[in-house]
Amino acid sequence: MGEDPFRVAGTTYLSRLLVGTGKFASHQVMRDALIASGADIVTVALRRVDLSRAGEGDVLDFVPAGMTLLPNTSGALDAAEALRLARLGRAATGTGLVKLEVTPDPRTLAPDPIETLRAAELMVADGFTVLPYCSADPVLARRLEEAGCATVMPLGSWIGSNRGLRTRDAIEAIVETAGIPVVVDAGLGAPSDAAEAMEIGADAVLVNTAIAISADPVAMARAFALATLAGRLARLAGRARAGGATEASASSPLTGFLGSTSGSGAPSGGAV
Ligand SMILES: CC(=O)[C@@H](O)[C@H](O)COP(=O)(O)O
Repeated sequence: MGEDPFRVAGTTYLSRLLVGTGKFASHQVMRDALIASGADIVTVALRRVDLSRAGEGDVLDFVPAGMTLLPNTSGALDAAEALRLARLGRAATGTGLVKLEVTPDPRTLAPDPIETLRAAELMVADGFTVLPYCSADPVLARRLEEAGCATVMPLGSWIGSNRGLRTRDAIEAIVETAGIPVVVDAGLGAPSDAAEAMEIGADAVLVNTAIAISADPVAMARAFALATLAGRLARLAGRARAGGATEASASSPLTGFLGSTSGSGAPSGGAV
């Protein structure tokens, strides 16, 4: 990849694939998948963490050394609860990074935009580096950036739905104006979804369910890593935008094969 660092709040990461830690069959499978993903940033729900760190075998014990822990406030119903969880997490883990999630609607787990913005303002004021999970809304993304967030993390589709990049147009609009990294989070169901998000200009993607519930999470983690990289390379290479053409356009000239324009000597069928 050469020089293509992913920077969040002044820290540089190599991988543009962030990985979640829920839904794995076991902590050991999770650990193996995290390693296979090559991820630098791993998110863990604070609700799952033994904040007293009293017991053995806590999920944090299976996060490979060297990976950056991104505690998340999954399950928080409002800004106050998210802030309370974040403070407990900071005290227990020592990190000021937080993935802000406020999802009061149990059916969709859609992020509450008002409480998310409120929580972001409170957390930034409290010294956190805030990475908010948010609706794919360019106006909200701008407000979160103005509030001092380190990234925005708009959803691709509902958490755990594996429905892919349903918010593509909105993500493109966010990418066009964002001055902070855009991390597409949630719903990416296949490596091709991650590649698509990166091709349209996302700085990174976050994937959990599609890796964790696949038949082979280790292989799927590797597939997502490669797809994320491929999408990034395509973006940097200047992927041509899909046009409105409804007819084919030959990739090679259809006349003049081997210097002939008469048709004799041209390969039958013509190369395109
Ligand atoms: C793990 C996490 O932080 C969530 O935002 C979410 O779980 C990711 O979405 P998927 O599980 O749909 O990949």
